[in-house]
Amino acid sequence: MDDIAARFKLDWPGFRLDVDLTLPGRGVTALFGHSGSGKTTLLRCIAGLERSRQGFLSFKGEVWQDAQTWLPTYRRPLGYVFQEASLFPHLTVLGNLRYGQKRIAADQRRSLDQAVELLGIGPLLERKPDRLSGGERQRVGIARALAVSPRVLLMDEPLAALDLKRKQEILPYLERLHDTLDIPVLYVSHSPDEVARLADHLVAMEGGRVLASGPLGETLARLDLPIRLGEDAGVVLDATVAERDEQWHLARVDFPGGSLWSRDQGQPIGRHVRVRVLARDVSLAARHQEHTSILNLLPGQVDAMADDEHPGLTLVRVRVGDSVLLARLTKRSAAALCVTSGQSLWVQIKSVALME
Ligand SMILES: Nc1ncnc2c1ncn2[C@@H]1O[C@H](COP(=O)(O)OP(=O)(O)OP(=O)(O)O)[C@@H](O)[C@H]1O
Repeated sequence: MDDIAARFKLDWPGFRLDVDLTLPGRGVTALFGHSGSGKTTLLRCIAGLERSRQGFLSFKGEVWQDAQTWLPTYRRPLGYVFQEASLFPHLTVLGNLRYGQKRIAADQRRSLDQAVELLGIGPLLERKPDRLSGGERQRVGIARALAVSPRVLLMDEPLAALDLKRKQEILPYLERLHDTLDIPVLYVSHSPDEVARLADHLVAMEGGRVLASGPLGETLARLDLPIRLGEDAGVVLDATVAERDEQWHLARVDFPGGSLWSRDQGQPIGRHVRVRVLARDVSLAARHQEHTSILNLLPGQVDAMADDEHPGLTLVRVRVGDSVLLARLTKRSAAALCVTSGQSLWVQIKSVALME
């Protein structure tokens, strides 16, 4: 009842959308896939900007579309963030934020203040859009979408138009949204890094169809997804900062399965973090290695294996306690180790990335 149920079919020359999805009514759901896979089209169907025949959409028990019902976009309580915020050039930031509000009711006033605070745009309110950087403009675009007290936030590649530096600037604000908002966010992206940082639930799309939909950790660890992430294949673990080694500038994080050392990035002890472990940074060994520069050695058990994209490579899924990791090995190394399902071995992790 708290979910979002969406069934859409569209037939366009050269493209067909055919999805049947149930999405969680909270947290961030990433709609992920290559260019042209249909992510934006799905988002537009949810927003009521495309109308699919025999479509069905219910939001937390309320029907927005079925055979009898069609709520036009303006009657759907949603905020929409586009790749580039198109702000009115003649209005100040505050004017732009207020423009979308039908009336400044008390709860909308509160939403506007909260959105300004969340996106850190207080100092920009009196500026005109031509005096904003691309990142600031996008933060205003997000605040504008939140200012109407939406019950769901739809974001279509909000970082796509920004360069790397601006992306890095804006990501902490998106992480804040993730931690603070109690409305669901549907977030279109083709960036594995953004997905790893922000998503709780992952929908992988290809050719207008859903290849997989599930909790982020589980879905990333699947070996059977035809859509492969190449160099970005890997998993995300939920962990807690447990110890700091001041001398060597390292931090220890604990996850369900063991501990990992990483470069200290200043997060306080006790802070909940995500840890991204890329398959290319994980290797396997039959015996415990004493003389190695690798800090992280954990006992694991092979769970499953699958061919990687390159014919010389294989992906191995390894259980480490209650967690799973992916390791990318050459087939030659896998053969030399006689890697088989159920085998116990040592997992060596060269580097991990801590994300808030
Ligand atoms: N109005 C339309 N009429 C016909 N075809 C369309 C229309 N809009 C989009 N398409 C086609 O539908 C397909 C899916 O487009 P969509 O924008 O949903 O993909 P996407 O996964 O969001 O891609 P990107 O990451 O590049 O934005 C593409 O082949 C596109 O050319």
